Amino acid sequence: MTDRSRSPYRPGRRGPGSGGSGGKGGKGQGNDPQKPAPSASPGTAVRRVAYDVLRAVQERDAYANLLLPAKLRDRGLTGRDAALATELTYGTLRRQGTYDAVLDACIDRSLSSVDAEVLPLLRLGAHQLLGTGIPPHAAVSATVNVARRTVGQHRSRFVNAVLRKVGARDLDAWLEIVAPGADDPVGRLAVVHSHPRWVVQALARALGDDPAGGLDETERLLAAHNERPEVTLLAKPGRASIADLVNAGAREARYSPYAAYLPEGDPALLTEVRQRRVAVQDEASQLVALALTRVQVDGADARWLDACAGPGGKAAMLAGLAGQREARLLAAEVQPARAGLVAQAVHRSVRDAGRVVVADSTRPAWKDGSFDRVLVDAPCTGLGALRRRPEARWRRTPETAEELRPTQEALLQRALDAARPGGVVAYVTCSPHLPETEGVLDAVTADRSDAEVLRAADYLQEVPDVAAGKDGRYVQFWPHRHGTDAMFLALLRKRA
Ligand SMILES: C[S@@+](CC[C@H](N)C(=O)[O-])C[C@H]1O[C@@H](n2cnc3c(N)ncnc32)[C@H](O)[C@@H]1O
Repeated sequence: MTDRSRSPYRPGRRGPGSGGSGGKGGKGQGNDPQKPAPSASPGTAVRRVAYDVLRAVQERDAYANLLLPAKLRDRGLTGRDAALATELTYGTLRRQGTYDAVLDACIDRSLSSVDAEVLPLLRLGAHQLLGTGIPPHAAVSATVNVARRTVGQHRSRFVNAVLRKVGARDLDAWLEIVAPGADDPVGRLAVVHSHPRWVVQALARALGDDPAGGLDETERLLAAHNERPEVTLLAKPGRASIADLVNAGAREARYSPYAAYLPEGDPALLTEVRQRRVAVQDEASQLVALALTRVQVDGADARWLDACAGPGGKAAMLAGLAGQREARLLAAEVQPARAGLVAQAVHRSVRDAGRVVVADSTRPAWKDGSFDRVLVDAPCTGLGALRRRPEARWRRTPETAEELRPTQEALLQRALDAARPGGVVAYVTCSPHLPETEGVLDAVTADRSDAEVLRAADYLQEVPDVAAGKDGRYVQFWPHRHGTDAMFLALLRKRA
């Protein structure tokens, strides 16, 4: 991908900054790779947290959104320091593809041969230099200080040398050098907007964007993935109101009558969240669950099933809505620990309408035809939530989608079996990737004369521009159009 011949800096270990003192921090601050030195400055401590999280994400598939808050607590970082550590961590993960292309042009060997513990330091430094307003000398010296403490004096010199090369140009100038040209539009978007090439291709296909036409909409989507999303709150039906959310500092959401956006602050600190009357949940996740409850069913409407409930975001909403209609929700989840989270999420729902079972919904314990409404929120690649889980784009592969496909199809088949004649099934993914959305629907409905596909957008008329697929029969949310995750929804009626 990188055109090495166009790089202004050819290898040479003795390029600008090589062999330097390692920045302003000077020498002799210790080489212990485990312990942060007690005298670490706030700037170094902030970067050390970011580095530790980046390394854990890379080496043991840790989740940044779970590990970072724990590290901030452990190191006693709050306020502006915590905000900076968060920005550095997420920013580096989001822009990793771009920074890797730049770094590749700055070193005289393949980036993949750089030591695993050194690479996150280079990326972290590149982010400060190219993606923030941090003055270059501060970015380099603080990162080299962390390098001394974690990977030792010798390798910190390498970090210093590479970062000085990176800092010699701004991002636009680097992109002119390292991004492919107009003859490779997919490759160009992959480098400029930091996504794996296959993800760019998959998203362009899902959008129906034509590579020959410039991939304009794909580019807007990729750019949206690199923006920090606002926190969206759910007022659990019957347990909290939008007024409660507004009083807590949030502002009413565009589409969902249960949602509000929290512009700043830690949602975990809100009283309503601690009382579990309010939860953090993307607006599109709320709307796809709401759409299922809006379909008219003739006859009984008393038994609802959430076949893939963990960790319980949609179950909490459905249990509240079920309770308000004197219906009951059975929330099934195959992983016991996640079923425990579902139990917490539905606890004290209206009329105590939610029940949780640990169950494999591809081999259900319930009888066919038992439910009036069924939700299948299938395990998927999560390519629709890249704003919130920036590392996911580097973990998923086309094979991940293929591996999930049999489970997705089996879950939808069994959901159709579980619905009673006249009942309704919602198939949902937090991914717009066609093999796990329309591909699953095509495969399952081809063999099922008892399944009628409904026009899902008819049940979400307040949301513009969501109809997708053949004849616009499905719903596809998009971050750049709706400010939500890219949730997919299909609604199917079980024929009587
Ligand atoms: C996309 S998540 C569901 C998110 C959830 N509906 C929410 O809104 O919080 C998919 C869930 O399905 C669960 N799962 C995967 N295979 C399953 C199966 N065969 N039976 C039941 N649950 C399954 C996963 O463990 C995971 O918790």
